[in-house]
Amino acid sequence: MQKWEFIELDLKDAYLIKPFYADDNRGGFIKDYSKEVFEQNGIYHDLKEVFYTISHKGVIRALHFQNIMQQPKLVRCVSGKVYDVIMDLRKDSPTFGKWQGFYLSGENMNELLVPAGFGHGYLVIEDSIVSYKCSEKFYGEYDSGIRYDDPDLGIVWPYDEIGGKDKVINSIKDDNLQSFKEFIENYNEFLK
Ligand SMILES: Cc1cn([C@H]2C[C@H](O)[C@@H](COP(=O)(O)OP(=O)(O)O[C@H]3O[C@@H](C)C(=O)[C@@H](O)[C@H]3O)O2)c(=O)[nH]c1=O
Repeated sequence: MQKWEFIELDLKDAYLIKPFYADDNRGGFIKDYSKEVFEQNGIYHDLKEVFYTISHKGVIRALHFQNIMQQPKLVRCVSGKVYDVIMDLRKDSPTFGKWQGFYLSGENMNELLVPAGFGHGYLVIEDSIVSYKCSEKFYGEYDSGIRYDDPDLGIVWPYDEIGGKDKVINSIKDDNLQSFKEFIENYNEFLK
């Protein structure tokens, strides 16, 4: 059995959460969200939307956020394995511009609480299903991001685990995302 565990991360307001897990002769039981347990641990995360993404090995979905009405999200890899990156993009935060990466997998069951104002994305190491439990809804018109491989972000993606950077599978939308420099220049439009 695994009990709930809430680990505060170096990036302010972000958490790595180990969900409740029990197994028996039939298999396993995972509870990865409980309003009550979260609140007992000082996390207020009401749900507005839950969605899932299904990805092949090598897919990268990054680095995403909403310009306004940002979505706090609880992210878990339900099956497979991803390398998940969060970056604090809140100008007034002591950890602004810093990133952290975590392996999330069906096996380790870890989930990340990604606060509002963070960029989020992941590289798929094994064919994966990732779940999102969001406390704000998706607004397509505010959908935005920064190019995952912008050297100014300094994110070290484990390309070797997918056979090299040339194996990355990316969307056209993500190919055309702004740079970190452009994001900073447009900062006044962000975090309204
Ligand atoms: C994210 C999202 C997408 N969509 C639509 C838009 C589009 O037609 C289709 C696929 O959307 P995208 O290409 O934006 O999906 P994707 O690139 O997987 O976007 C996601 O990436 C990760 C890293 C996140 O953190 C998420 O918040 C979200 O930004 O689904 C919704 O209807 N609701 C949603 O909540």
